[in-house]
Amino acid sequence: MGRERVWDLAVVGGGTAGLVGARTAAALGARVLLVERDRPGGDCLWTGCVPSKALLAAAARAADARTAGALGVTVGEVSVDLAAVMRHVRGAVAAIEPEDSAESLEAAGVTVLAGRARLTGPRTLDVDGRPVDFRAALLATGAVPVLPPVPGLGGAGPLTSETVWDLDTLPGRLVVLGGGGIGCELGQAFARLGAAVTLVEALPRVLPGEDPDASALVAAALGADGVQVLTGTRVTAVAGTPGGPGEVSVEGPGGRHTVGYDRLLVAVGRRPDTAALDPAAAGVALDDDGYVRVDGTLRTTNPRIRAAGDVTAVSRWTHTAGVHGATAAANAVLGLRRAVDTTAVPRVTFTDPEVAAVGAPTWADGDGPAPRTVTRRADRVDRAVAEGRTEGFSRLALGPRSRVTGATVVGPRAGEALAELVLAVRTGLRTADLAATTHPYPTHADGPWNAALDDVRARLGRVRPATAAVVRLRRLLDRARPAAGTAAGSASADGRARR
Ligand SMILES: Cc1cc2nc3c(=O)[nH]c(=O)nc-3n(C[C@H](O)[C@H](O)[C@H](O)COP(=O)(O)OP(=O)(O)OC[C@H]3O[C@@H](n4cnc5c(N)ncnc54)[C@H](O)[C@@H]3O)c2cc1C
Ligand SMILES: NC(=O)c1ccc[n+]([C@@H]2O[C@H](COP(=O)([O-])OP(=O)(O)OC[C@H]3O[C@@H](n4cnc5c(N)ncnc54)[C@H](O)[C@@H]3O)[C@@H](O)[C@H]2O)c1
Repeated sequence: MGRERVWDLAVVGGGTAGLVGARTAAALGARVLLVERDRPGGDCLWTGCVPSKALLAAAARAADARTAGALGVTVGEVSVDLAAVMRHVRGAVAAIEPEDSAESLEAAGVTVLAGRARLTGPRTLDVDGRPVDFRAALLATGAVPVLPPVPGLGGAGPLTSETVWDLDTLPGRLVVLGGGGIGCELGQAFARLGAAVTLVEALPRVLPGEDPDASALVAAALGADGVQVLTGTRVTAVAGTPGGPGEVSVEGPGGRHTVGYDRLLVAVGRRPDTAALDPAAAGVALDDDGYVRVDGTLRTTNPRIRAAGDVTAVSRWTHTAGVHGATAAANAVLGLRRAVDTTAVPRVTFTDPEVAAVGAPTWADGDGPAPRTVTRRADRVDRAVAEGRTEGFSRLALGPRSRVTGATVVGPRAGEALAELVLAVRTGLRTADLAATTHPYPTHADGPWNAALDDVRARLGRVRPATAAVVRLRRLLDRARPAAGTAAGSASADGRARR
C-alpha cells in the first residue's frame, strides 16, 4: 500500500459505524481503506451489546429457574459458575466475530490497515508513521467510558464496560455507579447470577431518560432481584485498591453512609474518543462536549470528512451507528446530501422487564405540556397474563388526529413489540391505522395494538350519539318493513338477538 494511492474513502474505526460505512462504500465501487487500532467489531461486538445480551441471557435462565415455582414447576437450588457463564459470553462473541473480521472486510473489497490513525491535514492521515491520502474520510472512532471525578475512584481501579468481561469469579458484593442502560442491565444480570448488588444513581430515578412509569417498574424489578437501589445519591469518595475490595461513601436521601464492595463497576456514561485523532489538524470542529460536530447529512466542518456513530452526538446505539455509517459513506462517495432521520430512533434497555421507546416522550418531559397518551397495561394483554408476566404497559403519545408521535413499551419482548411503532412514528400512522391492522393472537404486540384500539374506541364513544341514532333508525325501518321470513328465519333472528 504505497503513498501513490488516493483512497476514495478512508474510514477511521472498525466498530459498527466504520464497518457498515466501509462495506457500503466498497459495494458502491469505491476504493476503501479502513484503519482500526485494535480489533474490528468495536464496542458492540467485544464489550457492549453482544457480551451484555449474552450475560443477560444466562441471568434470565437463573431467574426463571428460581421463579418457576409460580407456574408449578419446581427446580432444585440454582447454582452459577461464572467462569462457565463467561465461556458462553465469549462463545457468543466468537460466533459473531467472523462477520466483522478483517478477512470478511477484505472479501467485501475493503483494504484493512491495523494501526492508530491521526489526521494530519484536510486530506491526509498518518497511521503509525504511514501517510495516507484520501478524497473523503469517515471518522467512526466511537466512545469510551467516563470516570467521574470522585476522590479515590481512579486509584481504586474500578471495572468498566470494557473490563467487566474479564471477570471469571462472581464478586460477592458489587457496587454499580450509574443507573442508566449499562448500570441497570449489568446490575440486574449480576444480581440474578448471585452477587449482592448495590446500584447508586445520582438522579432521582433509574433510567432517567425514560418514561417515569418505566423507571418505577425497572426499579421494582431490580429490587425483586435483590438489588439495593440508591437513587438521588451521590458518591463522595471511594477507598479501595485495584481488583480488591473497598468501600464507597455515599450521600443521599438516607443521609451519609458507606457501602462495602468486592468489585466496583462504573457506568456513568461514555465520552467521544477523539484523543488520538487530532481533528483540528483537518479543520474538523468538536462541540462543547467533545463530539465531532456534524450537520444533518453527517458532514463535519471539513466538507471532505464525515463522521458517524458514538463519536457524534446524534448516535448512541449500534442501530444508529450502522445506519449513519451507511448514509455518511454513500454521501461521501456519491456526493449526496441525504440527511439522517432523528425523529423515529428506537431504543431498548434489555432489563427484565424490557423498556423500549421511540419518538416523542410519553410523559411530561421538562416544562412542556404533557402529551395526550393512551395506555394499555400488560395485565390486560392475554399473552402477558398467560405467561404470568404482567409488569408493564404499552403507552402511545398522540398528536393531532391521533397520529402516533412516540411510544414506550415495557414488558417481555418490548423491543420486538416496538418495531411497528417505529414505523408508525416515522410514517405518521394514526391509531386507526394500527387498529385496522390484524395482529396475531396472543402476542406481546397485542399491547400496542390494544392501546391503539382503546384510543379508537374512546373516540368512537364521542360519536356514539350519532351512531346510536343510525342504529335506532334502522331498527324502526326494519319493524316497519313487512315480515318476509319463514318461521325458521324468525327463530334464527330471535336467537341472534338473545346472544
Ligand atoms: C455494555 C454496553 C451495552 C450496550 N448495549 C447496546 C445494545 O444492546 N444495543 C445498542 O444498540 N447499543 C448498545 N450499546 C452501544 C453500542 O455498543 C455503541 O453505540 C456502538 O457500538 C457504537 O459504534 P461505533 O462504531 O460508533 O463505535 P465503536 O464500536 O466504539 O468503534 C470505534 C472503533 O474505533 C477504533 N478507534 C478509535 N480511535 C481510533 C484511531 N485513532 N485509529 C484507529 N482506530 C480507532 C476503536 O478501536 C473501535 O474499534 C452498548 C454499549 C455498552 C458499553
Ligand atoms: N440497551 C442499549 O441500547 C444500551 C445498553 C447499555 C448502554 N447503551 C449505550 O451506552 C451508553 C452508555 O451507557 P451508560 O449506562 O454508561 O450511560 P447513561 O448515560 O445511559 O447512564 C448513566 C447514568 O449514570 C448516572 N450518573 C452520572 N454520574 C453519576 C455519578 N457520579 N454517580 C452516580 N450516577 C451517575 C446518570 O444520571 C445516568 O443515569 C449509552 O449512551 C447507551 O446508549 C445502550
